[in-house]
Amino acid sequence: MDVGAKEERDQAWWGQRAWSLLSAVRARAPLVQCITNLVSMDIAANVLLASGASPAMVHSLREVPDFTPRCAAVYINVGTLSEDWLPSMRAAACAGRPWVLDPVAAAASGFRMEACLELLSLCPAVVRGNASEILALASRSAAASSSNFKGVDSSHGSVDAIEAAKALALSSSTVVVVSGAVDFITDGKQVVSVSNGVPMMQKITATGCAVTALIAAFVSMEPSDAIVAAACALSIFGLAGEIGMESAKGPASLRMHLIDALYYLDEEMVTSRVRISLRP
Ligand SMILES: Nc1ncnc2c1ncn2[C@@H]1O[C@H](COP(=O)(O)OP(=O)(O)OP(=O)(O)O)[C@@H](O)[C@H]1O
Ligand SMILES: Cc1ncsc1CCO
Ligand SMILES: [Mg+2]
Repeated sequence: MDVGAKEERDQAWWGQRAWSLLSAVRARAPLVQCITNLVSMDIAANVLLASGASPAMVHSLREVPDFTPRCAAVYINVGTLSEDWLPSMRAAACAGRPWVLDPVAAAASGFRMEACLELLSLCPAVVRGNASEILALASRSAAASSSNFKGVDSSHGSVDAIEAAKALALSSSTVVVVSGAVDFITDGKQVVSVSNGVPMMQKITATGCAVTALIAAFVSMEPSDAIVAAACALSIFGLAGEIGMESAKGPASLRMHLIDALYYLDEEMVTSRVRISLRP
């Protein structure tokens, strides 16, 4: 992206990009292979379906050679990692499709950290984690070294992980997303911020996993610009949360209303409410 192009990227430009990518997903229904954790399978599949994409939770190593090359994108999430799933993850990551990594609780153990670092070396288009996950990956450290480790939840604000995300993006040649109250997306040089969403989204398990699945669908529509694709997916998901919150009573009904809102988003809602900007 050159400087001239950056200057044209105002709210209206982002709103149009988000709408055109959501419209492309709805029109083309990209097939997204998900090798994801057992907690997230339902919400990730429902979020993909409500966006217009076509989810497939296929994780057998024996199916990867036939199935993965036919997918528009691959989503790999280590949330309930076990030794027998890691070979499928490796194989799917190497199948030549754009793919996205969710390093859930990367610092939980040495095994998980090593798996995340190995997957990171297999060229994901995007890595999306919460602040604690991105800080841990950037410092390549497992739980033993962190006194405030909180498992799959973050014990840091997303802003605390911007520099770590930039370093990780540069060292891994990938786009890194730190999610949180504000989501940050970086390739190591520029940083884009997304301010959609509501705090209650943290109280629904696997919203992070679900938005990473949505990022994979959006990346399949725009593989040459993963920053734009990721920012638009995060903004659309956050906007669905905002609209869902207008009818929700708590986390369980927010989950339902978020999925409904995502399904019914229209051009006016998207172009007027997307909050994406380039961080100076
Ligand atoms: N305080 C907040 N305000 C608004 N949106 C938020 C807030 N916290 C998180 N979100 C949104 O919730 C979604 C999940 O982000 P989060 O950082 O909680 O992921 P996570 O910790 O990986 O979640 P999980 O592990 O449960 O999947 C993102 O879309 C993010 O923008
Ligand atoms: C709760 C939980 N445990 C492993 S994965 C997961 C979903 C949120 O990341
Ligand atoms: Mg997570």
